[in-house]
Amino acid sequence: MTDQEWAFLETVARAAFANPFGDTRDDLDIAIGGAPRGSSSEEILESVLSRVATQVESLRRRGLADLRAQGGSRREVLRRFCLFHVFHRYVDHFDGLIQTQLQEGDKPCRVSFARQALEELSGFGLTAEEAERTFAVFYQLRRAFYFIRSGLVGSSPSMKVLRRHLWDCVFTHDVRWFEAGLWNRMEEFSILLLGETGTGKGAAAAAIGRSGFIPYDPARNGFTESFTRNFVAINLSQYSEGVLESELFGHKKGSFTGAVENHEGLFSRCAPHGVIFLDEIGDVSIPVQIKLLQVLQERVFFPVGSHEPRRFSGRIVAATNRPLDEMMVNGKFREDLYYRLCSDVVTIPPLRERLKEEPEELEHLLEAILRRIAGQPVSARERQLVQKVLQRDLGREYDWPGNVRELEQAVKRIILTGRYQGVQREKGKGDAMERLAVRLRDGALNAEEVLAAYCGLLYDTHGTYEEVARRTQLDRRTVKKYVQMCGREQ
Ligand SMILES: Nc1ncnc2c1ncn2[C@@H]1O[C@H](COP(=O)(O)OP(=O)(O)OP(=O)(O)O)[C@@H](O)[C@H]1O
Repeated sequence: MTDQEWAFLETVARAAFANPFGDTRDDLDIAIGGAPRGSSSEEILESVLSRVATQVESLRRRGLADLRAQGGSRREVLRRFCLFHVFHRYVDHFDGLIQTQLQEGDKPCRVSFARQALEELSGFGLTAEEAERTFAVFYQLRRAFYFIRSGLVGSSPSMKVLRRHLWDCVFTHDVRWFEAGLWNRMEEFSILLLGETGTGKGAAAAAIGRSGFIPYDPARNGFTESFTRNFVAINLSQYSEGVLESELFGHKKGSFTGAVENHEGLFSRCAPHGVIFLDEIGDVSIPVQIKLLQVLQERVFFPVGSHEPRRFSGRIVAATNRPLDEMMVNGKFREDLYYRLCSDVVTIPPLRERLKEEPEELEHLLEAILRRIAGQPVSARERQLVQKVLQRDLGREYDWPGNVRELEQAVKRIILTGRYQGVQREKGKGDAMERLAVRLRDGALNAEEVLAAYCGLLYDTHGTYEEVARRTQLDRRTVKKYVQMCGREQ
């Protein structure tokens, strides 16, 4: 093989598992395919695949496409090069499988193209076991790409960073770790999602949950689980403490009045490589926090009324819009649980920040929301109609306190009534006042935070720093600092 050929193989090998939401992959694709800058993404990919296929053919003709003949780092480069080629040959098949599985639900589908793909992998010299694991990783790669891209729409820089980050939550930042054995151990890595209400924490959790590793089972000619079963979610703030324990851990018949049957909790229902999404983790009591900590530490739990330990081997993703750092200081959230939950912390940006970074983000979101409502793509004209109403009724400065969830409701309201006035200011003010009252009552604020919250409320009412400064007898710069501290200022 010439040096030039080898360099080509190395570049393709680097692209094979590069984060598809990162810039490196784009640069590598240009380098591999030689498409001129400015080409569409389809053109770039087409040129990449065609050059790689030509190179594979040439290696095959010369008997050089056999991994068994190579060792060490050369084998690794050749392996990744071959995997890149086979993966892309089956991308459309995997996309079809994802759609079919979405329709079929929890029963795993048969995979008609599996045998053929496995034979191709074995043809490059992979053992049967390696081929099956690789095939399962291919499926995982495609699911992660599909669910992260379709679940978290947006072209702003912070959304791009978020998608890249979520990919790393599934495959680690360096896929060599993943391939070296973590593919089977990702349940050790809990993720904590932070962000305001309606920003997409649930969507991010679902993307991670549906992208877990699912082994391939040759006897069944399919994967061992449906990815729809691999993600179970619970909103912890919805249940009273007693009911919550049953929901999470299950209960034994007769363990309390009303427990007329054995009940399987969420932790028992979670598939072996599945993900449990604990939404509103900041709202649970200390006793439940202690039980969750036990599951995370020891991987066992006990149904209510039972002394028989049950094993949990899934992954935990938790989310909250509450200030956990403050809650830990005040003894409302256990530090040991926090550190067990945050192998990584992912912060989801609020919609107003995203729109400030890139106003066109609104178009992309509207398109996605309208498509979801209509069940099919909608024309640009319909999107523009909605956009015009938003512009007319809210202007550009509206701060979307309910984030993407509010935007979804706004679109529905506009479809029904032709208008959307936004969450009324007065209601917002009432909520802020109530929140402040609760935190004052709990003794949860230090002196500076009290001042900041008070300045924020005055700013909401009077709208200028000067007026807040006059009323509080603080200087304008201090007022501005406090107003910004409590996140009011644009
Ligand atoms: N970037 C996005 N692209 C497309 N849809 C989104 C995006 N972000 C959120 N959504 C949609 O907005 C709605 C609200 O999102 P989600 O429930 O994930 O928010 P959340 O942060 O979990 O809210 P809460 O804290 O109130 O539970 C969902 O229907 C979700 O699919």
